[in-house]
Amino acid sequence: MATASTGRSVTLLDQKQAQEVDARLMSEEYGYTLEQLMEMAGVAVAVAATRECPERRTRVVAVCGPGNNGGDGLVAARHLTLFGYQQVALIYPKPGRLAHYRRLLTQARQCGVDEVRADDAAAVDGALDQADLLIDAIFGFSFQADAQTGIREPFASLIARMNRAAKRPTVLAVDVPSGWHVECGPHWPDGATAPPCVRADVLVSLTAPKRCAQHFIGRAHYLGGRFVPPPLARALSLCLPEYPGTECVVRLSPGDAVAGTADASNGGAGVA
Ligand SMILES: NC(=O)C1=CN([C@@H]2O[C@H](COP(=O)(O)OP(=O)(O)OC[C@H]3O[C@@H](n4cnc5c(N)ncnc54)[C@H](O)[C@@H]3O)[C@@H](O)[C@H]2O)[C@@H](O)CC1
Ligand SMILES: [K+]
Repeated sequence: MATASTGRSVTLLDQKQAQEVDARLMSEEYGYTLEQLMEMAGVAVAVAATRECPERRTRVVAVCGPGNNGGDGLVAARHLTLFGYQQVALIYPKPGRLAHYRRLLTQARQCGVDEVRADDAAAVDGALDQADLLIDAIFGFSFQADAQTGIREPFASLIARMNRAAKRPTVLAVDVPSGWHVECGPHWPDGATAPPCVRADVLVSLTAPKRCAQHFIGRAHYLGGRFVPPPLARALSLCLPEYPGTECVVRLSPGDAVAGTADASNGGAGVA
């Protein structure tokens, strides 16, 4: 079996720590570019999708948000076509402005990913209703919402619409189920009313799970993002599972992601 439960503790990151790990990876010291990280993250998402929906006729729709979580969705969609999936589509209402996102879109198009016009409500409804697999790549660890702002359109409506998709597709969330609080998941702090959120069956955490992963009760939780250099893991006291062999994802078991809550008090993420 390519993926295995690890049976050990895994560090959980809060929002600030996740952003810090991201920044350290792309620092002069560790030398990654965003493009590299996103490519590896997106491949991991695509591989996890093949584990959960191996049938190549699976109708896949990746719903992509305006930030890097959306970028992971663009990469995953492309790799699914390269893995032989014949019906892969994107809903991408607010394309990122960076040239990198334009290149990802071009690459996806050239690999046969269809684009659903996000301003055509009937087309969006049709695509969501026919989907067997929805990839939720709307928001990741930089999602922010409060009782006043909630989720800005068109994403609030899109999330509600995804949850009503006719075929009850498998929903795979990238890094954080969109609409969840990055730390508290579906339960918002201070009794605030939670915004609408994606109901995910599968979660693919990237780099290290976020604290909200403790609340995930879907059928499978994977970790991807096999790119953390050992010195960085040591410097931040990150507890990460072994990836089996050459795998780019590892399946976590429910008890895995509970004990290693990180502590950033000394400027790094440490296991409490
Ligand atoms: N080192 C890592 O961990 C890596 C992370 N990556 C991905 O990058 C993600 C984080 O990306 P970003 O920091 O760009 O942020 P996100 O993609 O999580 O979201 C930021 C975007 O969402 C919008 N947004 C936030 N709250 C909103 C609200 N209430 N209503 C409407 N729009 C809202 C913001 O305006 C911004 O455009 C991760 O979750 C992961 O998926 C990978 O691409 C690369 C490696
Ligand atoms: K997401």
